[in-house]
Amino acid sequence: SNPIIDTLYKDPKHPMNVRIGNLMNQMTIEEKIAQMTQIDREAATPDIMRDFSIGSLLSGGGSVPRDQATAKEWVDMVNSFQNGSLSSRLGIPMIYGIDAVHGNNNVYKATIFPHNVGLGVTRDPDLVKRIGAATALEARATGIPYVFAPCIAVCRDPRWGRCYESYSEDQKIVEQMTQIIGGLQGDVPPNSRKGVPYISGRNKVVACAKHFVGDGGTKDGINENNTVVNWHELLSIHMPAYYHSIIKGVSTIMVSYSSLNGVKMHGNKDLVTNFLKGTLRFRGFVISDWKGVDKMTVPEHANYSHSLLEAINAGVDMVMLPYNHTEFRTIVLSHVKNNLIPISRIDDAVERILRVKFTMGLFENPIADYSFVDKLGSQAHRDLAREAVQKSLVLLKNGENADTPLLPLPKKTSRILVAGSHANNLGLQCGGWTIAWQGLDSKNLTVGTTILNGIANAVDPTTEIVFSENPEIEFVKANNFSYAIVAVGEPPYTETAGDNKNLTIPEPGLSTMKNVCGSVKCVVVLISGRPLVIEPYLNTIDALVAAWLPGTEGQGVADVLFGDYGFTGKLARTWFRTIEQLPMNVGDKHYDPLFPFGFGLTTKGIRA
Ligand SMILES: O=[N+]([O-])c1ccc(O[C@@H]2O[C@@H](CO)[C@H](O)[C@H](S[C@@H]3O[C@H](CO)[C@@H](O)[C@H](O)[C@H]3O)[C@@H]2O)cc1
Repeated sequence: SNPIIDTLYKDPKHPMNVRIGNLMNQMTIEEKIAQMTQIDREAATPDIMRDFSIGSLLSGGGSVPRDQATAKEWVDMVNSFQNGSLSSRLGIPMIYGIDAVHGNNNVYKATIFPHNVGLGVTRDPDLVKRIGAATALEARATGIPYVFAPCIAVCRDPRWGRCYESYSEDQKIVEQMTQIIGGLQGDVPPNSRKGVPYISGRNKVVACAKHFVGDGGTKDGINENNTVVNWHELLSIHMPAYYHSIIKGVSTIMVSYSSLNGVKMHGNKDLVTNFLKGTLRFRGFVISDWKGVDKMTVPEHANYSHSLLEAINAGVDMVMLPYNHTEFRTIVLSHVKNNLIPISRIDDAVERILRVKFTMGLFENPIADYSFVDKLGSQAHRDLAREAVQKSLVLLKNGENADTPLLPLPKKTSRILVAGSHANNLGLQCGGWTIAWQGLDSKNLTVGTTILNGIANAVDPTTEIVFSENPEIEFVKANNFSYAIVAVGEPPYTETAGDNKNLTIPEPGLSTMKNVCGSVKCVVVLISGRPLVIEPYLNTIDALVAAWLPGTEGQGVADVLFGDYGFTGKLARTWFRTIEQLPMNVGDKHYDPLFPFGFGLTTKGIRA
C-alpha cells in the first residue's frame, strides 16, 4: 500500500533545499533511479512515464511527432507524456530535451540560424545571446523546456565531422560565445552563488554545455576518438568555456563520447566528479550522451552492467539511454543493492536533477500551453537570423587587387547567372541537424529563403536572372552575363558521417565552379561546415565568400553581396593551404595558412 504522501515539496513557499529533502526522503530507490533515466519519445508512453516515474524524455535527431508537425502538435505530445508523469505516485514532472543547436532545428518552420562555425566569425556575443533568447522561445513554442546546447567544443581539426558545431579553434572566441547561455536560460542575478543552475522563467529553457571535455581535440578529428593533451593544453584550450558556462549558470553539462589520454570521458571520475563538480563547483546535473554508456565498450553494450557502474560512479547523473529503461533500472538497482554504487552517489545525482527541476519552476508549471506557438519561425527571429548571416560571411578574395573589387555587385545590369547546387536548396544551406538528424539535400526542406530567392529579392527588377545548377561552358559563354554567382559546397552531414580526410569541394560543385569561373566574372559562395581545399582554383575565382552553413535566411547572403551591408566577418578558423598541414591552428609554431585566423576583407554597406 502507498504510504500517505507528504506534499510539502509541492509548495513553492518552502526553500528549495527543504523541498528537495522532503521529496527525496519519500522516494523509493526505484523512483530515484527512474529520475536518472532519459529515454527517447519513441520508447515512451504516458503509462510508462506514470508507472516508472521516468525523469526525462528527449527527441533524438529527427525524432518528431509526425512530419511537419505543428507547434501545437508538439505541445500536445509533450503534455501527454507529462500528464503520465504527473499521475505517478509522487507526481514528479519529467523534463523534455531536444537538440536546438541552430534554432529549434528538428521542427518544421522553425527559424534555422547559422551553425556555430559561422557565429564564431561574427565575434558578437550580444548577437549570439539574442539568438539564444530566440531559440528558447522557439523551443517553448513546442512545449520543450530543455535544449542540448550550446556545443562549446574547440574544434582543432576541420576533418572532424562536427567541426561546424564549434564556434572556433580559438577558445577565447568559444568562451565569448557562452553568452548564448544567458539568452537561453536568462542572466544569473548579480552576486548569486556561482555554479548553481539558473533558469529565469517560462520563456527560457534549461541549457546544456557539451561535450565535456575535449570533444574537438580528437586525433585527426576522428569523431568520438581519443584526445591526447597535457594538463596545460586541456586547461588552456578545452576547459575554459566550461568554467565560463558554469559562471553563467549553465544547468546541465553533457559528457563527450571521446576519450582523454585513453580514458573514456563517460568513465572519467577524475574530470567529471573531482574537477567539474569538485574544483569547478558545478551544481547542476551531468548527462551522458546518446548511448554514451553503451559506447564505453567495443562493441557497444558489450558489458553494459560494468559500463553503467563506471559511468554513474564517475559522476554521470542522468543517462541518455535512450531505450530500454527496464534493463537500466534492473542493473543499477542491483549495483546499489550490492553496494557497488553507493546510495550517496544516487542521492547526489537525484538531488542535482531535482535542483534543476525546482529551479526552473517545473513543479509549478509542468504543463506547456500554446502561448508561444507564434514565436516559431517568427519574422522577428528570421530577421535576427538574417543579421547573423550577414555578419557570418567572410570575404576571402575580391578581384585581382584592391583597385578592381568585384564586390559589392551592381544590382542593376542586363543579365546575371546564378549557378551551383547550393544556390536554391534550403536543405543544403542549413546543413546537418536540420529536420532530420543528418539534415537533407532537399530544396524545400522547411520554410525559408534560398540564396537564389535572396538574389532575386535584391536585384533591380530590370536585371534578368538566369539560374542553372550546373551549366555547360558553351551556355555560359554564349549568354553574355555581366557576372555569375556560384553557390557550391558540402552535402549535409552530422557527426561521424561528416568525418573527412580530404576536404575537397564535392562534385558537381567543383566542375560548376571551374566551368562558370573560367568563362565569366564569378563570385563563389562556399557553403560548408569548415574550410575546404580551394587554393588550386583561386586564380580562376574572381571573388570568394565563405558562407559556412547559413540556415533558412539566405537573404542575408544577398544583403552583403549587393552592398546593403558590408562584409565584416573575420575567420574564426585557420584556412589551410593543403590537407597535409592539418592539424594547424592559430598560435602553432609552424603556421603557413592560405588565409590566417582573423583574416577577412571588408566592404562598405550602404545600410551598415
Ligand atoms: O540509424 N543509425 O544507423 C543510427 C546510427 C547512430 C545513431 O546515433 C544517434 O543519432 C541521433 C538520433 O538519431 C542522436 O541524436 C545521437 S547524436 C548525440 O545525441 C544527443 C541527443 O540527440 C546530442 O545532444 C549529442 O550532441 C549527439 O552526440 C546518436 O548519434 C542513430 C541512428
